[in-house]
Amino acid sequence: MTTLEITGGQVLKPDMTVEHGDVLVDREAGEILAVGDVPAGDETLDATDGLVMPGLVNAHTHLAMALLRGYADDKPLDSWLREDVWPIEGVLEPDDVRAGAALGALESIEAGTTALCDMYFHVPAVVDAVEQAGLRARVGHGVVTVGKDGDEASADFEEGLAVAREQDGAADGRVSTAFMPHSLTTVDGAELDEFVPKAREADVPIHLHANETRDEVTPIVDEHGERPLEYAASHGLLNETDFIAHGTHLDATEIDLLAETGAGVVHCPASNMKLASGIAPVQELLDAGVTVGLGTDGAASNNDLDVFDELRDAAMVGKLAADDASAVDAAAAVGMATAGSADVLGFDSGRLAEGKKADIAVLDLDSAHLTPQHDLVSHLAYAASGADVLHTICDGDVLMRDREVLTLDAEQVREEAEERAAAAVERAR
Ligand SMILES: CSC[C@H]1O[C@@H](n2cnc3c(O)ncnc32)[C@H](O)[C@@H]1O
Ligand SMILES: [Zn+2]
Repeated sequence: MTTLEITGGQVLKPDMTVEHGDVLVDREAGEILAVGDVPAGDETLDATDGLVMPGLVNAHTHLAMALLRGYADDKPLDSWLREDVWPIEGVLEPDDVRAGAALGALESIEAGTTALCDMYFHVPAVVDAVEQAGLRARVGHGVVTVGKDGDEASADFEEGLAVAREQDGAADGRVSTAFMPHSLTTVDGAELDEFVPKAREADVPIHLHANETRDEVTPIVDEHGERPLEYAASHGLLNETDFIAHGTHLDATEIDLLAETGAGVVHCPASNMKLASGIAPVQELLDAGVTVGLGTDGAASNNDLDVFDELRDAAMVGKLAADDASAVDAAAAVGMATAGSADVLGFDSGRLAEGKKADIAVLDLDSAHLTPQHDLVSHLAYAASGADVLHTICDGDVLMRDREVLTLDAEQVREEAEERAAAAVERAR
């Protein structure tokens, strides 16, 4: 066994208290051996003047959309997707997706994110990027049947299932999968009835966008006479391992349904604000006992992949939604970005404790905007950003040391992404 000792810092504990201490990691098992007063490790990572915290978990993103950052802004979801995003995504080749996912992975590591959930297409290319970056991910092929004939629609569902079966366990087990129908308005109900049982047989969770905008809720209520999550449940969705992205427009019945079923919600506050999708009832979800994580969504609707921004936005907009400054407090926001997201994704990470996955970030506290140190959880929620991250560790491996990413060639990743993004824009014209 080779051990890594993260030394000299303060440590964020699962109960959101902070203490001076070290963290000892079993590098081969990729697990935390001890926190606090620990035996000396074989190797050390200096965390002096730092806060050792769980790596952030981005529970809903589309990594490769980093290629589309700044390509189309200032529109609502439906026209943004139909007029801008889907046309250019239609010209993306696997190598484009690989380059975009690598750019997203680089940005994630730089900002202290160690695990994520990705919904996209050309998924093996996403897996390549995640594997090389050294991140942990749950991935899936986003199934869209709207505008497709019966055979094409079935083929897309089959691909979603094949990806979920074939990629599970990739990258030495760091990659797991989910079956991912894109949303309740972009896939056909009859096809869900056929394929959801197959996903259950494959024993993978199901992840979809749901209740993101009012325009998504109204047609389901009008056509089926039930709320979207009731409709989802009637098609076999919302098991305990399933999770929805957004959940912006939820009524009390749907919040109860989520609490009863144990299905999780990934709150995406920045994307919800930028697309003017709405304000999610996050404190109500937490009060009801729903498992809530945080996601950036893609970089084209955010426009970055910094989960620190997300947890700050979650705290801020959560207060507005509840009309209560004590709602979604600092600890709740940090909890959603770490343990909450990990629980939603079914990862045994998000907490610095013995036996947990060694997915860790070290934040540099030696800066004006993090001074004085009255309360480091407050700093995480309201003052810190991804640029403060010094070291990033995933599965016991150091992915970034002293702000240098070790697993990816940052310059090359950025150059290739720049070139491929420009070429894709040309082809889409
Ligand atoms: C078919 S793969 C996933 C698909 O989702 C699109 N997408 C990106 N952001 C959102 C969002 O906020 N709501 C719904 N769909 C979104 C992405 O562009 C891909 O086409
Ligand atoms: Zn999304």
